[in-house]
Amino acid sequence: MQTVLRGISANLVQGKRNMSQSCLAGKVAIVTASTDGIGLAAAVALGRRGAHVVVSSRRQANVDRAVATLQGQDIKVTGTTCNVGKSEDREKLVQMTLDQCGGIDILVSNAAVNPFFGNIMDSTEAVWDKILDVNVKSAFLMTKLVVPHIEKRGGGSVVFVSSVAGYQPMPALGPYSVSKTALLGLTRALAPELAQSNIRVNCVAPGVIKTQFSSMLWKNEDVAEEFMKQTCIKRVGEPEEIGGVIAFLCSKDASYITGETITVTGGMNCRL
Ligand SMILES: NC(=O)c1ccc[n+]([C@@H]2O[C@H](COP(=O)([O-])OP(=O)(O)OC[C@H]3O[C@@H](n4cnc5c(N)ncnc54)[C@H](O)[C@@H]3O)[C@@H](O)[C@H]2O)c1
Repeated sequence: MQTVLRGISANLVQGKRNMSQSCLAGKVAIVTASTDGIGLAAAVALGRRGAHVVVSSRRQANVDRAVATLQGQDIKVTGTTCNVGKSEDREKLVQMTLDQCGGIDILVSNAAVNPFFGNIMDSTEAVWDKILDVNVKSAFLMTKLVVPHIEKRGGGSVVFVSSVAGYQPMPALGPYSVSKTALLGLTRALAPELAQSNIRVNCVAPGVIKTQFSSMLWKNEDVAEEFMKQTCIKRVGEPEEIGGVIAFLCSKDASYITGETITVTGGMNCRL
């Protein structure tokens, strides 16, 4: 009797596992800047849950490497180059996704730049143009491009990648921090309008995560120690710890969540 019960419970656990693994089966997800770091981790997390992921970044060699990595994990993947700051590249990415995958259900807008470190009063118009173009405007313009196609599928999900710096500007990262605050606002501005089309709009705000982008924050021991003082969990985060949250926000488990930003910071104090 005990063996039978153990068998039934094992089947239930396995069934549940299969269900959660394939909760995005049949969905198509575009993730921008997804050949490294958090974007790649999000692509893996979405792909492992069954989505066909479309990866992109500015360099073909990086796209090829990411496609091979995902294929090696049995994830359905298509790749192309895309500089999100260029309208022709954004359009090419969307058209290629439609041609090769037949539709779009999910957009993860992850691309960002930070060309400036220093006192905010020393930042130039060119710095602001670049940061706002890539980090904010392109996030909105990608959303605007994909929404009609997500609507055709009956609804879906958009996730922006902001930052803890969007809550509390980081020293020497003024313009970048302001761009990340703008994404918190963009999330809230879009959510009510797109809810009518059954599209949920959410955001994640990572703390310090071990990627190339943030290497100056965690490679220098003194700087890293300073950050660790602000976290409950005394370590730097891993890209996978953001990828999983993004996949959750795109899944049915988050079907009643929209207009929200989830902070994933190891317990930093995030208040606006
Ligand atoms: N790593 C962290 O600690 C951290 C913390 C908070 C927020 N973030 C955010 O996470 C996101 C991903 O960063 P990451 O840490 O994984 O670093 P990353 O360097 O791996 O990712 C940033 C990517 O954006 C790409 N990119 C820049 N400009 C682009 C453009 N015009 N078009 C297309 N791609 C472009 C870069 O090539 C790079 O691949 C960014 O939005 C970043 O602001 C990161």
